[in-house]
Amino acid sequence: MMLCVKDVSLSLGKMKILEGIHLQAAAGELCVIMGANGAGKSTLLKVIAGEYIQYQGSVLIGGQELKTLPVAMQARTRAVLSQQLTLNQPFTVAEVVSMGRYIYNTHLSAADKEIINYALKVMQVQHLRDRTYPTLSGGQQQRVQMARVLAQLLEAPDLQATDYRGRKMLLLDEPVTGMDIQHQQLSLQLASTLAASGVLVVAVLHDFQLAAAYARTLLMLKDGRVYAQGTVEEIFTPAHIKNCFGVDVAVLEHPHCLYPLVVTAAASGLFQLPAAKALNVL
Ligand SMILES: Nc1ncnc2c1ncn2[C@@H]1O[C@H](COP(=O)(O)OP(=O)(O)OP(=O)(O)O)[C@@H](O)[C@H]1O
Repeated sequence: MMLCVKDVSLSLGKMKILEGIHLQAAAGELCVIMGANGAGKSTLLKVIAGEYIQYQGSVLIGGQELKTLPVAMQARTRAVLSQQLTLNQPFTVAEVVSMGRYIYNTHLSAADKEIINYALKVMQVQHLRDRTYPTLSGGQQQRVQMARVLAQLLEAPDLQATDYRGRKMLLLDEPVTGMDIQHQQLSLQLASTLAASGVLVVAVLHDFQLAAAYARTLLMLKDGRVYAQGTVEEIFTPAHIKNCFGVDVAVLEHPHCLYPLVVTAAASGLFQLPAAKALNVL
């Protein structure tokens, strides 16, 4: 499946939120969208998810214009993890994850239940299955949401048994928010594994280290426009990061891995520590 966003613009109210966006992503590779707060990342993801149909330009999914795809068909081909997901009803964890399967059947089959159990296991929330969702910690809730989208996406209780090429798309908006480092890695490994099985995966991330380690293509947004698109090496430069985030960084070679490390550089005079000032060392 190919995603092809061509010259997409979107206004909400009187505000132009996205302008002239181009993005190409292919099944099999993890595409990561980055950018400062308010740059338009979530809005772009929502356009791709079919939530804003008033966009100008074209969004082709597998060669077909998004607006012309029947909604039921969209739900069967794509799973979305949204950024602000509040669920205050006392659903249990197992019920929340089951929601991922109800788009296929009104009753859960034995196969559906197997997929649900598998998703709970993969995201390591099986022990929480009978807890009510609102009582979980933030990171636990996020893991349950990942399990829900996984349950929606999978066709078998196995991550790699199926070739999803041309049939499935996964959209993740800041999927690791609130997760500890182990579960952040788990979630991105899961996204990569799904991509390797042919799922088209697009994720919004704020974390440079995770993006560097897992992204195959990066799209950097600034003020509703594409600032740059390319590989990690092309996009993660001190100049690009300064232009998009206003922060001085150093891009270092990772001592053991192939991907670069982005670290904040000493902020020249911006955040002088009072003690350092007193000692006159800065
Ligand atoms: N429904 C809406 N109506 C009006 N403006 C909106 C709406 N949704 C988002 N915006 C505005 O569009 C801009 C982009 O928002 P968006 O949520 O896409 O940013 P983002 O890059 O995902 O930011 P963050 O990193 O904070 O999640 C912001 O200025 C926001 O205030």
